[in-house]
Amino acid sequence: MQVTKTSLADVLLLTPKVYGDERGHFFESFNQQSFNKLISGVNFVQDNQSRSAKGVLRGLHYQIQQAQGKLVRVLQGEIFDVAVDLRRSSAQFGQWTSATLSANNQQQMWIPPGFAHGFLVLSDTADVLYKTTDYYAPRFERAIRWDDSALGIVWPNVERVILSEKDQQSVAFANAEYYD
Ligand SMILES: Cc1cn([C@H]2C[C@H](O)[C@@H](COP(=O)(O)OP(=O)(O)O[C@H]3O[C@@H](C)C(=O)[C@@H](O)[C@H]3O)O2)c(=O)[nH]c1=O
Repeated sequence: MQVTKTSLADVLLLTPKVYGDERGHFFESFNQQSFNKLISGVNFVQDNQSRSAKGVLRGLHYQIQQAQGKLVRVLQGEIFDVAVDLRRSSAQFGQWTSATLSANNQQQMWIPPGFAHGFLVLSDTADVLYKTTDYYAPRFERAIRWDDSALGIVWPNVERVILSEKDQQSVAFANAEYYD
């Protein structure tokens, strides 16, 4: 597994070693031992999978309690994946980073607890799978506006951005709840 740093110190891009042969390919999409050598003390408890059409933007989501670390990958298609540091104590508070994750590049983004997460679908459809370090807790769910100019996230151009009703009600970064 190759580990690449991103512009946020605690967000990592992981590229598994892919073994190709005449049958197709094989790779370990997750290995707890290798992962814990990289990031100790992390235990994943839930796997989430979503399918979305081109232009769907899910985010920017986080849980203010039961904060979830997320290991994100794409089974089919391509997404622009984004993490925003919401830890007030962090030197990078309010900063964002991104990576294009796809079924072709097999890259995974590790986003620790304390960050908001969102993605935009660039392919006709995308199946996204992510492991989380804590359970879903709807009462602690929060969402920040994806296009808040205070964050200044540079999203790729798509014809039309499609948001859930919930994400249409999301709040500005300035009015959001943060982590300590
Ligand atoms: C997130 C989640 C949703 N649900 C349900 C609630 C709802 O009826 C339906 C769809 O939920 P949402 O609209 O919140 O799904 P979605 O907008 O895909 O939410 C997800 O977005 C990405 C970016 C994340 O990082 C995730 O943590 C999560 O917030 O699924 C669960 O049962 N368990 C879960 O863990």
